[in-house]
This record gives sequence, structure tokens and C-alpha cells, in this order.
Amino acid sequence: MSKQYDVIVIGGGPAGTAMASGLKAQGKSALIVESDLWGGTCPNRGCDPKKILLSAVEAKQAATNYQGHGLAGVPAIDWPALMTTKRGYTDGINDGTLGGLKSQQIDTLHGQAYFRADGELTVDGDVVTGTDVVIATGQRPNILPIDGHEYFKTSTDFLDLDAMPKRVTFVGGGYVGFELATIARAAGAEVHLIHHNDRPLKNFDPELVKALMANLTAQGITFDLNVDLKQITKTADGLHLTDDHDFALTTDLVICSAGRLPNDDQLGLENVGVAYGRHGIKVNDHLQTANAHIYAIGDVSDTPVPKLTPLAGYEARYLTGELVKSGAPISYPVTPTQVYASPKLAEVGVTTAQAATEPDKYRVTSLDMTKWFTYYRLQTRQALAKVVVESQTGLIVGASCLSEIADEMINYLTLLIQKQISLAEMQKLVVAYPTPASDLQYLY
Ligand SMILES: Cc1cc2nc3c(=O)[nH]c(=O)nc-3n(C[C@H](O)[C@H](O)[C@H](O)COP(=O)(O)OP(=O)(O)OC[C@H]3O[C@@H](n4cnc5c(N)ncnc54)[C@H](O)[C@@H]3O)c2cc1C
Ligand SMILES: NC(=O)c1ccc[n+]([C@@H]2O[C@H](COP(=O)([O-])OP(=O)(O)OC[C@H]3O[C@@H](n4cnc5c(N)ncnc54)[C@H](O)[C@@H]3O)[C@@H](O)[C@H]2O)c1
Repeated sequence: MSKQYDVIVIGGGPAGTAMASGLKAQGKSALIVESDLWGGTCPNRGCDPKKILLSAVEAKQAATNYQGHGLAGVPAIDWPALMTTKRGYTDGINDGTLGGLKSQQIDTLHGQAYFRADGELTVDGDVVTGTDVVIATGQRPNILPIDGHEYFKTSTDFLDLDAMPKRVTFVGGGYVGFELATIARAAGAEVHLIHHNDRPLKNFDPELVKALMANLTAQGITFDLNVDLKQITKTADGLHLTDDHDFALTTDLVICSAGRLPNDDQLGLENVGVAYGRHGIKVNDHLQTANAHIYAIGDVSDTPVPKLTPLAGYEARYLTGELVKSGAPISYPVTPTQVYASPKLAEVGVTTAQAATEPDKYRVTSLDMTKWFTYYRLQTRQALAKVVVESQTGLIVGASCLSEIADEMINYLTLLIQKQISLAEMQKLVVAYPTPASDLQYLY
């Protein structure tokens, strides 16, 4: 008879591995199942490889900003060498993650998990048994079902390209489209980004998105807005893209960056009474599905938060406690989110759009920081911020930043918001000068 586990975790990405480790540390027996690469999206084909490629883009951008200001000559990106650097990291992730799980004495199984018609959980057809099951199967790229969709490639393909094609087109103006377009352009490609309406990155402050697009346009990226792509055909000259009107473009590589779909439709969830849909597996505020013994965390769960690696880990930590001893409903901390373009666009907390609906409660300060010492020193083209302050308390409750160092600033701002640090408290601190942290007092 097969071993009976306390918990079976499906999916070996950031959510699943954090869950299995947490359970093990609490003395529970756990089996973790992965059908593809151990480590999941983030380290194999998401955040980490992207940020390695972006490091070369940042170095090139820094040198570009200093032309005529003390540096002569802009370095070129050597794509094959950069890809070797990326693979130097990603090639070790699968074995490293598996080794880490084994060293914690967590049982692992490679195969496809599926709930069969009698409700038994199977892995490649073999039954496995556990008291509880945690589903952490993530998401996959959404491929638009247009004519010629078979020519679409995905972010996964882009992050492992042997050579950068001459012409690259992205369809969908979200995180993936903006980030990978920035990398492709810096690596020398002619880049188009097609978006179906006039509001790419629609959850971010529209003025800062406009400023980001102006910066990227100046770098040579072409935005094709209000284009509803209908067809891709292969011609002698490349891939021909058309809509139902007069849009036409020929490109060498077309990446579908029009969102991601939850991996909830191939698990046999209907056989165990678990409800799911376009936004993922339905869970209550204890991350429990309609089946009391089955939970869902990370990208695959339908929760009111963005789908990000730190939140996958946060949900795993919450559920580890919940499965070990019943606790309070999950509540999420303020969570920063950012687009790693050039410059970077980052937001946290109350948005400027939310603040505008309650003018008595919030005031919004717009700052052009381009000439501040921090940005002058870097010779950055533009540095903007919008800060949302709660009128009654004077506390910062939200912020949007657009700059080359927005990713660093937003984490400081997250700390100020989450810990409710007032200007008076801030001024009791001494931080190293001159650094981005020494600018914080001027943001209130
Ligand atoms: C290009 C890109 C860039 C990103 N950049 C960032 C970033 O900068 N910052 C950030 O915070 N987030 C980023 N993300 C999002 C981040 O990668 C995800 O939020 C994170 O990986 C979610 O973790 P997860 O464990 O829920 O899912 P995943 O990491 O997707 O892991 C799920 C695992 O489950 C496995 N699986 C699926 N079905 C089955 C099955 N039936 N049986 C067994 N195993 C199964 C999959 O193979 C996969 O390994 C990015 C994503 C992409 C695509
Ligand atoms: N920096 C980060 O933290 C980061 C980076 C990459 C991905 N991610 C995660 O992965 C998720 C997926 O990213 P994504 O960029 O693929 O999705 P997204 O949902 O952020 O963006 C998809 C975009 O495609 C557009 N779109 C949809 N249909 C279209 C069509 N027919 N034609 C043109 N445009 C169309 C949408 O309006 C949207 O703007 C993100 O929501 C995020 O959770 C995070």
C-alpha cells in the first residue's frame, strides 16, 4: 500500500516548494509533485532570468545616460554571451531545487497530478494519498486564438533565445510585453508593441505610463495602440501581422504577451467538487476550495492580489500555519508591483486613481525628481513620483515612481507605508548620504 501523507502539494514552484518546506519544518509529512521543471516559473522562465537579461540593459542604459557627461562609447549587448550568463543560473535550478527538497527529507514525485473520476489523486496514473491537498500549479501564457496563432511564441521562448532576431513584435501591453520589449530593443532589435486599446498597463497611473511610453519610444520602440490583431501569416519576408482594418506589419518573431491562464483546467477538479474559472481556483479567505480538504495558493488561486512570487511565498507561509493549527483569515500586507522597463515603473498602496475618488481623505503630490542630486548623478532622462498622503494623519499610504531606481525606492516606500512611519519618525533616523534612502524625507 502506498504511503499516506499529511499533505500532498501539487506544483514545485515558489508557492509549492515554500509550502512543502514549511509543512516539513512543522513536523508534517509532505509529498510534492512537479510535472515539469522543479523551481517553477520564477527562477526557470520568469523573474530571475528576465532580471539577469535586464542587468545588461541597465548597464547599457547607464553608459548611454553618461554620453557627453564623462563617458564615451555605448557598449553593445552580446546576446549569445548574455544568454550563456543567464543559462549559467537557470541550468542549475531544477537539480538545485530538487536537491534542496530531498535534503529536507521531503518526498518528491515527478509527473502529472490529476484527480480521477472516483476522486483519487493520481500522479501519471498512480494513486497517491494525503489527508489534505494543496494545489500550487501556477499559470501558463495565454495564446490569443487568432488565425495563425501557431506562429506565436511566448515569454518562455524569448527568455531562451539563442539569437536576437532583427524584428521582434509583442502582442499585449502588460508587464511581460513592456519588460521583454525593453530587453529586445536594447539588444538591437526593431521592436513593436501591439495593444488592443489605448491603455497599456491599465492598473498603473496613466500619466506615468504615458511618460514611460515616451521614454521607450525615444529608445526606438514603436507602440501600435488600438490594434486588434486578427491574423498572422508566414511569408517569404517573415511573419505578416494584420487586423481587420489597415494595420500591417512584418516581423521575424511574435511574442504573445496578452496575459496568463491558470493551470486549473487539466487537474480533474470537477471530479472533487473544486470550483475554478478564468481567474483561477476559487478559494475562501482561508485559501480553502469548495472541497474542505483541498486548498489553492500562488498564481493558480483566485485571490484579490497580483500574481507575484513574494505573494506565492506569503500564501504558503499563511497556509502552513493554517494547516498546522486553525487560524485567522488571510490578510495581505501592502504589496509593491513594478514593471522592469527602462525606466522602471513601480506602485504600492493606495493608487492615485483611488485617491482621486476620495479628495477629502487623500492628497496626491506630484514630484519631478529629475534634477534631484540622486538622479542628476545618474544623468537619468526622467524621474517622476506621485505620493498619496492621508490628509488626517500625514502618513504616506501610496506611491507611484518612474525612474531607473524605482525598484529600490518602492521597497523603502513599502516599509514606510506598512510600518506607518511618519515624517517625524523618519527624521529621527539617520541614513547614509547621498543614497536613495536619504531622499525619502522629501517625499512626504
Ligand atoms: C516572464 C515572467 C516574468 C515574471 N517576473 C516577475 C517578477 O519580476 N516579480 C514577481 O514577483 N513575479 C514575476 N513573475 C510571476 C512569478 O513568476 C509567479 O508569480 C510565480 O512563479 C508564481 O509561483 P507559483 O508557485 O504559484 O507558480 P509557478 O512558479 O508557475 O509553479 C507552478 C508549478 O506547477 C507545475 N504544475 C502545473 N500543473 C501541474 C500538474 N498537474 N501536476 C504537477 N505539477 C504541475 C508547473 O510545472 C510549475 O512548475 C513573472 C512571470 C513571468 C511569466
Ligand atoms: N515585474 C513583475 O512583477 C512581473 C513581470 C511579468 C509578469 N508578471 C506576472 O505575470 C502576469 C502576466 O503578465 P502579462 O504581461 O502576460 O499579463 P498582463 O495581464 O499584465 O498584461 C496582458 C496585457 O495584454 C493585453 N491584451 C489582452 N488581450 C489582448 C489582445 N487581444 N491584443 C492586445 N493586447 C491584449 C491586456 O489588456 C493587458 O494589458 C502579471 O499579471 C503578473 O502577475 C509580473
